[in-house]
Amino acid sequence: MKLLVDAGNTRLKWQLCGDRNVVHSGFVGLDADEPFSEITRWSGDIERIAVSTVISEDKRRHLQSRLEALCAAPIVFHWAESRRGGLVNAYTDTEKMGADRWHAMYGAWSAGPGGFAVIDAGSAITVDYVSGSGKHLGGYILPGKQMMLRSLRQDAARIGFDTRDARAGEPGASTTECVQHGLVWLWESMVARIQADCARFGLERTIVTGGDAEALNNAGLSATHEPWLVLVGLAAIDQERELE
Ligand SMILES: Nc1ncnc2c1ncn2[C@@H]1O[C@H](COP(=O)(O)OP(=O)(O)O)[C@@H](O)[C@H]1O
Ligand SMILES: CC(C)(COP(=O)(O)O)[C@@H](O)C(=O)NCCC(=O)O
Ligand SMILES: [K+]
Repeated sequence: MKLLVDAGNTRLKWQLCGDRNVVHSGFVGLDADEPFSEITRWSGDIERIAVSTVISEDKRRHLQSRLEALCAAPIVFHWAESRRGGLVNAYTDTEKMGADRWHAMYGAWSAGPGGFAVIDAGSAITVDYVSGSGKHLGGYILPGKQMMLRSLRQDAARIGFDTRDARAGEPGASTTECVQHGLVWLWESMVARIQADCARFGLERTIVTGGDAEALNNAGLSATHEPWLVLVGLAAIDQERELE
């Protein structure tokens, strides 16, 4: 079996894959003591480990040591690339691009024809646009939901609010409503801009992934929700690299 790992700044997402299908999957907090405790029962069957990560080098080394403790299988880290299979990265310095963005784009590119927007609502929110010919038009990086709420709590003395999730972007009449509706209001504005950009660039598909994907869809994005998109792209690339 192959173990696929997507290590973002908040959570580790993993899948154990047989020849044709995903056998087990899960996610765990990035800083969990034993992030792979759920997987140890299958460690003897793991023949290869492929990783997509955006975490710090210290955390990457710790992740590698946790994987080495799990099993003896080779561990391959995959990073953003300048091109693959007709997909061409807009970045000239691809080393600076988060691996998750490239793998999510490749997952969407491999899924079918037509230009697309891919949104990853994670610790940060990333938006990337790819034309029907596979040209990455570029993208955006914005603070994620918890980052925005945390900055309000930490950097403003008199803002105390509940963590209740709002679904409306109506004007708020309390601190909690102003904060929670403000988040939805911002997302509704972002959604409207993404939809206008898709019309402008002729992008037929919109795909969303990440822990806040459903919340973004509730704010009107109405995109195809692919929770494992990064790992779909990582799996395809790792398989191609194995055969190279
Ligand atoms: N069980 C969960 N644990 C942590 N964050 C979660 C969870 N469920 C949803 N989220 C939301 O998902 C976001 C993190 O998404 P995720 O895709 O895991 O991030 P990353 O890829 O950056 O690690 C957080 O901002 C949070 O709002
Ligand atoms: C923007 C990101 C932090 C998103 O990662 P995540 O929210 O999944 O932790 C990650 O893609 C990243 O570290 N990018 C590097 C900068 C860039 O892509 O230009
Ligand atoms: K991510």
